[in-house]
Amino acid sequence: MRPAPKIELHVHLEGTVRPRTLLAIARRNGAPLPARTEAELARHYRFVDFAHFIEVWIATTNCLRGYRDFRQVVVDYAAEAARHGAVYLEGIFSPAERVRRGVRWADIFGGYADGAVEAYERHGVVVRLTPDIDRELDPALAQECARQAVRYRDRGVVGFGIGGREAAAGLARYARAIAVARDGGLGFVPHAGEVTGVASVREALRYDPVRLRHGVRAADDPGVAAELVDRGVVLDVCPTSNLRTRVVRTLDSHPLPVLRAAGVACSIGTDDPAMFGTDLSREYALAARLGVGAADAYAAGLAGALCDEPTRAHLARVGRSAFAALS
Ligand SMILES: O=c1[nH]cnc2c1ncn2[C@@H]1O[C@H](CO)[C@@H](O)[C@H]1O
Repeated sequence: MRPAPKIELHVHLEGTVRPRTLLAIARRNGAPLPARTEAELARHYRFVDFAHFIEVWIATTNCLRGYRDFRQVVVDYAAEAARHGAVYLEGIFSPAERVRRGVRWADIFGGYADGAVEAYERHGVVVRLTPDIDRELDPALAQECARQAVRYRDRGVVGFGIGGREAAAGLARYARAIAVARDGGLGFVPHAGEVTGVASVREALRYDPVRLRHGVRAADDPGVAAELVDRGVVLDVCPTSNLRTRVVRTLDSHPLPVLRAAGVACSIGTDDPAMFGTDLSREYALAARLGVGAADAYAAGLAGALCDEPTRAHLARVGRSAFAALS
């Protein structure tokens, strides 16, 4: 049976690289990895908490260094996601992490942008890009990242985000970077309400986001959840990620059913599938157990996607023909 069509809006491209490929890329770049075998990497990917996860994320994704790596990563993930039914995805990447270590902006943005084109040609998945800054980044570098993102707008960059340790810094420090991206026509898609409380969601809402990455802590405050609904802000929810970084203790206590009952639109993503040992079908199955079925997730993905209108019209047709509920 063909899998139902899926829209994935929350996936870090660096976190999609399966262990065998990551080891091969590290080897060809002569880059150090904190593990030498697939089994060692798997052990490395057992996270004690969110801070530990970010530490490992930085240490392992550093082996991606060249144009060829970035291009390959997008194409490989599109191939994988297509097998799970993906028709559209927005890939996150964190360029400043690499630039600080000497990689050129043009290699990073150019590699991902060319990869997105190749991904569509070879695997039929429409790929758009949403670069992310880290909450601990130097604000001047964050602004440069926003300028670069805007430059690549005609090559698939549609949004701009911020991630990393949520407790580290407020968004005010990055207000200028956010303004540069917005003035350049990019949608703002920050991580918020993942690790710290609902105050993080309230803060993000002051910066007019199109979506929030995670945002699940909004479930703790009915007023905030209602505001998300009123303003049409979509959440990009990643159930396995929340369990693996231990920001949610058990699947049964996951906030998704509360958010759904409040009417919040929730798209479903894998976040960092290779690091969390998951894939798109698995996340959709978990979401269905939590009350968000494939049609719901597709509708939320469509509502939150940052694509142009012809692409949205195409995705809407795909949705209507697959899900009676959407017609
Ligand atoms: O689940 C996540 N939450 C927050 N940040 C994440 C997540 N997955 C990957 N990153 C990435 O970690 C980097 C940290 O330096 C950030 O740039 C962010 O994009």
